[in-house]
Amino acid sequence: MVHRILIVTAVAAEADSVSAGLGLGDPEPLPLPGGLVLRRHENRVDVLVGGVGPAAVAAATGTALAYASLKDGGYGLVVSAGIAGGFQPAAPVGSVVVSSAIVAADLGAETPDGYLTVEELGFGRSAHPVPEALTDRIVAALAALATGCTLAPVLTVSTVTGTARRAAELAERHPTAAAEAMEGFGVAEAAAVYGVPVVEVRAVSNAVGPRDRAAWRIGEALGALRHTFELLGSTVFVEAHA
Ligand SMILES: O=C(O)c1cccc(C(=O)CC[C@H]2O[C@@H](n3cnc4c(=O)[nH]cnc43)[C@H](O)[C@@H]2O)c1
Repeated sequence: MVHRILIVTAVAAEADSVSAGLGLGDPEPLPLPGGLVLRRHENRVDVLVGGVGPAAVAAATGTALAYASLKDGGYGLVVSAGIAGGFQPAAPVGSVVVSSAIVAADLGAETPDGYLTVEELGFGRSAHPVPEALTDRIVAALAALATGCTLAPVLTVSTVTGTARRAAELAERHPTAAAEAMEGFGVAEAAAVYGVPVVEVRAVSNAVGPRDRAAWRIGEALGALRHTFELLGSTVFVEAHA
């Protein structure tokens, strides 16, 4: 039984870092509906550029999962990967965050008395758990990272935080969160439909707070992402595929 792994990023630069880190050589391109292309590495790990934001990436992840379940055996693990904003001081720029939970931070309703989650509104869910046995193995494998690795909830937002006020609001509602990005919850929703475990792995390119795009350290974060998948490719992913 093959337990292939699906890794989903937002943009091609992130997928390039992940693919390079895996060290499995040049992938075979596998076209999917909608112009999506799976990068298949040694029939073990597929990397997919799924688009920016939870909706685009949920559609792309769902397409890959549907294809695999109908055509070639499905996946044993789905990973949402890329760069992210880090809440300070928990996740400094250049460090890596592994999700203990994947949380939709703006899926709810504002009221004069504060924010209500979809659970409080009586429909849907705003968080996906991540199996502890999986995060334990990932954190152990990433102990070799010089920049460190934090295990904490990762928020999914549709709008990148750009003010100190919004950062403080999110930190108050999610005091243990270490990072925000824009895709994790969408990937997790699609994985849940197929009953496949999911985890989010992010390298921090910028601090969550007042917008300063010039200060984003994208190259540094992509380097950390590459090193992260180098470490996972030779440990956790080998075990997961066995
Ligand atoms: O311009 C480039 O070279 C470049 C290379 C790789 C990635 C990018 C992106 O802009 C990726 C967008 C992606 O990054 C996540 N992200 C990063 N920082 C934050 C943040 O502070 N808040 C929310 N999301 C963030 C997000 O998942 C985007 O999809 C550019």
